[in-house]
Amino acid sequence: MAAVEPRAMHAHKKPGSPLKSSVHAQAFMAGNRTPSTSSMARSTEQGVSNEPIQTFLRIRPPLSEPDSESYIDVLSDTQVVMHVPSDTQLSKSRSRSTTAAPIKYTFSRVFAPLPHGSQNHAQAQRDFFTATTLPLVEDVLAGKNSLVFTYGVTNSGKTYTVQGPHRRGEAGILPRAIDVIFNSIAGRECTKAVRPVGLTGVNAGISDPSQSLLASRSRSRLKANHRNMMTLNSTREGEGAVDMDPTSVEVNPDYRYSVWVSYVEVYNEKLYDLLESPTQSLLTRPDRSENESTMPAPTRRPLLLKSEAESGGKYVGGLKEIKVSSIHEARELIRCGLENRSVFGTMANRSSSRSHSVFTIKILREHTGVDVPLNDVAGLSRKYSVSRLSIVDLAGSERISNTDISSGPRLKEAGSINKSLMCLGQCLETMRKNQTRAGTSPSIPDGLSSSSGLHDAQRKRRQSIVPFRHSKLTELFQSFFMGDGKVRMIVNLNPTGTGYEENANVMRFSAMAKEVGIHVTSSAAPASDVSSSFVHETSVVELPHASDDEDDEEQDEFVNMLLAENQRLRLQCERAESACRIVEETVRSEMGQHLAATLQKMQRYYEHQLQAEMDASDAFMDRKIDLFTRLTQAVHDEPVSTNSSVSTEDKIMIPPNRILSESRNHINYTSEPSADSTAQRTSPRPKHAPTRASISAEESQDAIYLSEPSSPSKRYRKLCPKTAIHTDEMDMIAQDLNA
Ligand SMILES: Nc1ncnc2c1ncn2[C@@H]1O[C@H](COP(=O)(O)OP(=O)(O)OP(=O)(O)O)[C@@H](O)[C@H]1O
Repeated sequence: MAAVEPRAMHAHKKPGSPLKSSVHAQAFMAGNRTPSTSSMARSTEQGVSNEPIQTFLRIRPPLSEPDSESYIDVLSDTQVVMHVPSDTQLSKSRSRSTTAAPIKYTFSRVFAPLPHGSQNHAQAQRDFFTATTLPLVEDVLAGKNSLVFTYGVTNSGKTYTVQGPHRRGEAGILPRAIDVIFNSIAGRECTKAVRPVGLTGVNAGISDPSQSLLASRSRSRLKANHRNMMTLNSTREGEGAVDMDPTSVEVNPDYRYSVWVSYVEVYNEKLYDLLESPTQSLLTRPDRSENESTMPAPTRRPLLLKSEAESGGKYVGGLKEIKVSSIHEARELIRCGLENRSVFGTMANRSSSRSHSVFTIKILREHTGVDVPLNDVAGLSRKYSVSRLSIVDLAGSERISNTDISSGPRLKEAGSINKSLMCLGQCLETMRKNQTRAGTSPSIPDGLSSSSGLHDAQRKRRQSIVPFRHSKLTELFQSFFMGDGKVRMIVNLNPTGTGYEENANVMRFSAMAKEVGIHVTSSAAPASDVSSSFVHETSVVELPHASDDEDDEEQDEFVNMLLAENQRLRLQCERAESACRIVEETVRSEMGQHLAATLQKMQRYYEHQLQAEMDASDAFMDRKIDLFTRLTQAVHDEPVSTNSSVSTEDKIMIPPNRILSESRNHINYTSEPSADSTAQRTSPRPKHAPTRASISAEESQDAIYLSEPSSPSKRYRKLCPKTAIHTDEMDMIAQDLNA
């Protein structure tokens, strides 16, 4: 093939350049730089799908006899229920009513753990790959993009799922994906000097010298390292023989295919090429057998993210993409990358991944039916297309307390891991909220989504900014979340060896991710299907940024600082909240006790009051009765003789206290028998009963005054108001008496 001047078709073109490939033209038509409103408006157009993020749950079997019960029960192929174990801190510190109830989670598919002691791991790995990743392999061969990432606490089986343990037949989804791709394109390899550039572009002509140099160096190094790799595998997992997955899928016979791989690591918020000069990297690293020695070499050059102006997506500038022509080559590259990956033995996992790794397989397709000279840049875009499948092994979302890393670089690593995972969660959460507000959430039934009655302008106003730029990981994922392809999440769980709360967080995260829809548009591509088949279609508003071409490290520092501050404040807030909860509980219980005591006191007080009132009322009645008794006496007895102690005003003073004390004694034998009423008297007057003569005028100030009556009625009327007897009553009584 004659070499022509290497020209990137679009990777370095500015918007508006006449050299845009068709996919970019479509992207511009879709207005995908700020696509939130247009995308929603066009969501009914042909080929647009609102794909929810599919989530798969894989439960790790216990490696030895479990010393605790699993707190996850598998209900069906798609549902699990999570119980709070009785010894969990959570159930002690929080209200049982809200947290102790079992929680049901639904996934696209649940993979139950193998029973303890089962040897069926190879079959389990194969089944897992077939259900989760094989469809994505078919997609990438058909020109579509996909992202699959593992998420879970450390030691939950993420690396096992992605890589597999190098035991025969137990390869993970990544090596299997490579196997299936090569099995499927066998005999249809593209040998043209065309290579992928950026996210979706192609560069015609011979590969640039660094690429070919790299490839040859890599190959020779691969051979040299092969022996070491096998030794490493043997020490780690026993027999390291390479075995292949025999699966192959049907591919379009109109195309020829070439396979390009890249391997990038996100470590401490910096991007490193895992395929770059691995030998040098290994040499510059001190003996890597023990703890600190496994730190990445300080000489490693961090890479920068670049924006592809046409598609709006981001790619790692300067990342090596190596063309591989066999399964063996690809697997060797994976192993080299793994060697370089920063691994450090934490307390929780002996070989814990301390970074996120992204392995990307790019498929460059050449349409054999379209004949275009290599110097026809616009024509090339009809002949060639690029699609990619990214498989991501995330670092564990462990707690710092579980990992014996209270200071130094390990703490920084953990901080970076947590930051990027937290940011991933924030992005998903914001996207979910935006979609819920816009009525385009996959959880909203189709019929309802349009009935929200919101105008585009209103919807746009209510959209929040998705913080993709807050971490390198989310920046890398951004194009997928913006509609570049399908997104699959594998949730790994170790329910016997890991704390309940960590796994509960993972489950909550997955439940939220499941509700995020990716607005993927399958382009109505021309027959040549030269595009990557997806244009960006999303309800995401991008953060404005000054430079599209390269990272603003200074700004990143500032953002990092803000994020660190944010994280610190969140922790403080969490601590304050839990302290508040404890104080609240204490105050509540103290208040309860105090209230109970007060209620008892009040009860006693009111009982006492009631008794006193009853006594007073009795006394009052007694007084009345006594008064009437005396009055009756006064009326019917002989006229009261003048006594020196009685005033000249002819008043009789009856002290109420005396009446009170004596009233009871009088109630039955009211007065001395008189001549007129002898018949009515039934008992003699007691000795101590007062007589009018015996009542002294000085006995009390509160005395009751009775005038010397001229007639009974008048005498009653002179009754002092203090007696509280109504004069009408007195009249009636008087009449009775007269009668
Ligand atoms: N499904 C499984 N079946 C059998 N063994 C498993 C399974 N998943 C994980 N393991 C074993 O559990 C251990 C921990 O797994 P792995 O290293 O993959 O965890 P991880 O989540 O990647 O941890 P980290 O985040 O710290 O890297 C390994 O010994 C692995 O072989």
